[in-house]
Amino acid sequence: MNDMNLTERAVQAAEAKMIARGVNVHYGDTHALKDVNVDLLDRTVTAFIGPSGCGKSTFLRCLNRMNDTVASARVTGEIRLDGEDIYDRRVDPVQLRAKVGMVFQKPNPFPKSIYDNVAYGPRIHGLTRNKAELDAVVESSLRRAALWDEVKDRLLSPGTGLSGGQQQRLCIARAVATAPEVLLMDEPCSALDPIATAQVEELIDELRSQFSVVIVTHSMQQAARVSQRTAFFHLGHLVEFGDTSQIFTNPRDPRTESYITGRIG
Ligand SMILES: Nc1ncnc2c1ncn2[C@@H]1O[C@H](COP(=O)(O)OP(=O)(O)OP(=O)(O)O)[C@@H](O)[C@H]1O
Repeated sequence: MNDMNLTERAVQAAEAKMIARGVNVHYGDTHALKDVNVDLLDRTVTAFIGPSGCGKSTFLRCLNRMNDTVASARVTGEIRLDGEDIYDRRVDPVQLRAKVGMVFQKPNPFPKSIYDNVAYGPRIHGLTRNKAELDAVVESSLRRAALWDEVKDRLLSPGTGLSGGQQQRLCIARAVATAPEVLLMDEPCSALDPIATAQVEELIDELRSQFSVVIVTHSMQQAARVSQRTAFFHLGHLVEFGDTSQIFTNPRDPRTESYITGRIG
């Protein structure tokens, strides 16, 4: 029996890109996240859902140490990327964020050209050796973000001059340009219209072939459309985590059921 458990655990560990164990977050006296355990699988979209203030963004920010920048935040527990403890003192958070990229709620292109927005990460991380290589990374990143055809003739125009949906795809191109392994998205469509939302959702589905993607969303329809795994948070607890179809059709916890049927929110 023990042997079987070990085997099961080994299989799960082999598939998991990131593993969180016993993660707690305090902001001063506020205990925002309580003993969270999660395996994030490779080449899978995982959605974090739950009512406002339940800790979704807090947990997302633990995954690339963005909480390091919040003075009052204290993170305990263990988070591993491919087995490596990302909170180990030897890990450089800037290097980590190249591997675990992030796209924010509001498109936030730098006040630079479209080209320079995408080239920024490869330049600071020294990922390319010459202009031709950098050009190639910029083009392939814009193609992966389904933006190339719309901007290829105006690469030197400001990124801030694009539409909201284009800006968000530019931010996705910027994130994928450093060849991340995990892409974190914090409500990436909340500032977008339905057409731009559909484009970004389609893109998320494509990105899944290369990355592990985690998306925080308030839209259960969006979670159901784009994700294969869903985690439901409530009052700082990870209440339920499983296949998206199971969470939405056959939730095991009454709190999950109340949320997805609109009784709490
Ligand atoms: N920088 C901060 N300083 C202090 N408290 C914070 C900070 N960020 C979040 N919190 C608190 O931590 C808890 C979880 O917040 P978090 O933003 O993670 O929730 P959320 O589920 O992402 O909410 P929303 O859906 O509204 O974005 C809340 O009680 C919030 O007030």
